[in-house]
Amino acid sequence: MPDTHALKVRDLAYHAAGRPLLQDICLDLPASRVSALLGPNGAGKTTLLRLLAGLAAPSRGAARLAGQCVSRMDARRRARLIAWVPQHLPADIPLTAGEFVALGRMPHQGAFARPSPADKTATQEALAIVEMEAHAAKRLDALSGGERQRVAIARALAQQAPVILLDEPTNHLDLRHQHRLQLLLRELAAQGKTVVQVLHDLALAAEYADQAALLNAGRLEAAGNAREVLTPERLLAVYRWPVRLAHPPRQARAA
Ligand SMILES: Nc1ncnc2c1ncn2[C@@H]1O[C@H](COP(=O)(O)OP(=O)(O)OP(=O)(O)O)[C@@H](O)[C@H]1O
Repeated sequence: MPDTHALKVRDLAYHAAGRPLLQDICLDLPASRVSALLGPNGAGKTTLLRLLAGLAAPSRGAARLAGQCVSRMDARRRARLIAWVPQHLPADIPLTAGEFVALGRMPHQGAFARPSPADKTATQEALAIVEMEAHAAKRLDALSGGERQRVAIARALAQQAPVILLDEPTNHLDLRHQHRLQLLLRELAAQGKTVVQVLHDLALAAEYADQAALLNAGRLEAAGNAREVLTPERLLAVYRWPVRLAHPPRQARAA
């Protein structure tokens, strides 16, 4: 399968407030795969995801999509290519869930155009996928944390971008919605999308991710096939806590 929507990170470094937050990152995040960015608090996962989304520019090196630096892409082109699900969706955005999800269609619309039937269908379908269609008329501040999280995911789905980046998307979700989301992400990858998520739940990563990248103190400790990356020895060294994953990584189960 052609890998035109793979993200390629080369020799990337990022500094803020006079200190390096990321150094020497080289990483391939292929299309048609679910990749998990893992590591302890403060390792640099969100910072790396923001650089992949083009929300910040690297101090050195580059994150490229289809050969182009994401930080230098025109914002509209970037929004057509990359959908972003933040860690927390603020409750004080004065929109209903339906209006917020419809924002995902903006990169596909003309400046003053009204939403097309295709835009409306994409919005409805995205709400239905996350089981939020019954809440479409509710304001965001009238939703629970998990419901708001599902609305943020729906906006990214409505965007229909080939790359989807998610920062701890299972954070506020109950068990069923965590697993439903992971199955959805696998389905999106099977359709050819590049799916990259920051996760703290190593069992979920082992169960659903194809690829894993393990960050520690701003450096990439290991990356590649999830089964090979998530070894007890490496996890003990990075998390400084013994971890033995109950679920074998999916490549092991598939074998
Ligand atoms: N704008 C900033 N200025 C200075 N330091 C920052 C900035 N943003 C993040 N940091 C620091 O960079 C480090 C990495 O932060 P980041 O949010 O990427 O970590 P993370 O791996 O996502 O952590 P967590 O699991 O706790 O969410 C942290 O030590 C954080 O305090």
